[in-house]
Amino acid sequence: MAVDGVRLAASVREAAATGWSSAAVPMIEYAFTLLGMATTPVAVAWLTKLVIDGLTGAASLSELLGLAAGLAGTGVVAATLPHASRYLGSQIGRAIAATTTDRLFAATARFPGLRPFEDPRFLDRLRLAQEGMSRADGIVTEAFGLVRSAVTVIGFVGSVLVLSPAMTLIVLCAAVPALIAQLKLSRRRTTLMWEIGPAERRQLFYSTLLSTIEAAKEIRLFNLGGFLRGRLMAELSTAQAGKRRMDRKELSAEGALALLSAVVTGGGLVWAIAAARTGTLTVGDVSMFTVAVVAVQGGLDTLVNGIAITDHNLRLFGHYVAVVRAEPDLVVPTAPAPLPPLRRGIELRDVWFRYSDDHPWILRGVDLFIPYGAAVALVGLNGAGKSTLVKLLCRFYDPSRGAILWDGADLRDVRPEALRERISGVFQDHMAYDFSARDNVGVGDVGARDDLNRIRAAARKAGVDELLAALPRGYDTLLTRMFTSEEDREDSSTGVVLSGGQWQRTALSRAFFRDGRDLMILDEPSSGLDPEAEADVHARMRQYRTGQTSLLISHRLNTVRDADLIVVLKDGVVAERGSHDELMAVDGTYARLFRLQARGYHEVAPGDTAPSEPEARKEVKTECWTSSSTG
Ligand SMILES: Nc1ncnc2c1ncn2[C@@H]1O[C@H](COP(=O)(O)OP(=O)(O)OP(=O)(O)O)[C@@H](O)[C@H]1O
Repeated sequence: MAVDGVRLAASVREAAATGWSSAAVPMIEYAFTLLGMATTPVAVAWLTKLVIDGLTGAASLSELLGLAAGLAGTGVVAATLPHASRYLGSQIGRAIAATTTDRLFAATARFPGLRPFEDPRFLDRLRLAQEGMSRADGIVTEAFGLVRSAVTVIGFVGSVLVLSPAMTLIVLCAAVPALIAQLKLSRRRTTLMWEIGPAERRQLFYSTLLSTIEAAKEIRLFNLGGFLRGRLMAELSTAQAGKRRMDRKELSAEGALALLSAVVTGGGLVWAIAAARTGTLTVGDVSMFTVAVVAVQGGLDTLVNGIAITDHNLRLFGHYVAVVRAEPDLVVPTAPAPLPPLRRGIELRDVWFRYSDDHPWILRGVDLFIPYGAAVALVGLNGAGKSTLVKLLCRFYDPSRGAILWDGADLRDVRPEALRERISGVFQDHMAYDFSARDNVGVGDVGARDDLNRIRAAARKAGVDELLAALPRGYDTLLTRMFTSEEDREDSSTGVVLSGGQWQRTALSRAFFRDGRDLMILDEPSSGLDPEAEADVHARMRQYRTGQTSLLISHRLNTVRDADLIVVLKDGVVAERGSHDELMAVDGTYARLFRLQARGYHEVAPGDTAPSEPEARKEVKTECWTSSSTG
């Protein structure tokens, strides 16, 4: 409970600070309009009472006219202030939304590693944080609303108190159970959102699958529509069952509270009319009392509801606070070591790694030196850990044991951003951004993305410049049909869809555009290219990587044979290392895989039998790879 209170207090502080830093002036103006709105009903009630008493008593015409003018003036204020407050409330809401959106996504980008995005609990929290973020303006304006209701209630309670202290007590007591019940309900509502979070996230996943192009082909070919819709509906029904239970609880609690409020109001009215009959109250008092009881009931109801809504919003906002204040997922040094340009090389020293304590070891003591200026190729079977090793080199994770040293400096001691500034590359699962061609390449070096000449030079290296330049709007053509650009509003057909290989070349251009870096990582950069394009791209890459430290991962062993060093990863360790010729001479895993692939390329004429292993090896050298090695 204490922890709960501390968290709630932290959310209150954060919401207040966010509101103040985003919209201080509108908040002050808003406070004044609400103060006006809070006091006008009390003023109207008193003026009405005085007018009625004046009419039934012996007030002079000028007194009555004065009261009537006061009533009219208050009416004007009461009519205009709500509009001003709505306008100011929206202003505050927009300013707060801009601040919280910026902070939330700055926080998610600040995680140096990938782990949070693989943690379902974090993903649930992030979803609720986005929900909570959208409630931040509600918290601030609701807080003002609470003060306004409180002022109105105090004004009317004071008025009822003048007429009947006993009645005041009854009216106030009726509000206490309402407050307790509403607070309980709000907590239950927040807990429910957390409980049904996973179901709602899966629901979102299925609905995205069913409505986006990425899955549309398989869904149609495998006739998965019904299956996925069934799963979507099952998740929806789980979430709805929880919400239904909650609604029932709310219905019974709120029904009982409404009954209580009606009984108190009705009882009060009966008493006031009886008192007027006996002369204890005047007709004006009865009018005042009627208005005051309804206003106090309504005000308390608003107050109680407001407190409950704010409590609920604050709890959701707590998820936002938790995300923006989350510690980095990797230890970031407080006094980071400088990371000078690479001069000697990168050493993996007895590196062990597993994704978590529940996962198996992927790397089991890798020792590897990537010399400065050398082209190193990493090969191995599916799941051997090649991409994992790349992720460690970029410090998306830290090794579980051992260390990675950049010219002797442990990657853990340098700022992750400084490290990544020195690296370029293409990941196996590279991105295809729904941007223009220019931006798809340009984001490789965001600061230089206006330099079309450099962008085109990078695309030329990846052999895709001609294609991109020939698009309907050249490099400004959107590589998507999801959006239209401003210029293309009238003609959305100008957005284009690239083929897999064309996307791969575009991703490669992006990596080339990020030039002048110390390490180039190429994880399966040509897996989607046709043989001609592959040969062409590798010839360009060979040119490009001369004197550049690079790490190339490829299952097409013909593309790695001319690397300075070929490393075979197997069973979590480096099983073989050497040049192509050395590894072929060793006749180990690399040689076996190479021959296996080469045999697949060997053209068997009708009547020929498959070549024997030594023959195949000879053919590999003389025939099969000639196109790529000369290409
Ligand atoms: N984020 C992750 N969480 C848990 N396990 C993972 C994660 N990423 C990869 N793995 C596991 O780590 C192992 C190595 O995967 P990795 O992608 O590094 O292999 P690879 O050698 O690049 O394979 P491929 O040749 O198929 O691309 C696999 O068993 C995979 O299931």
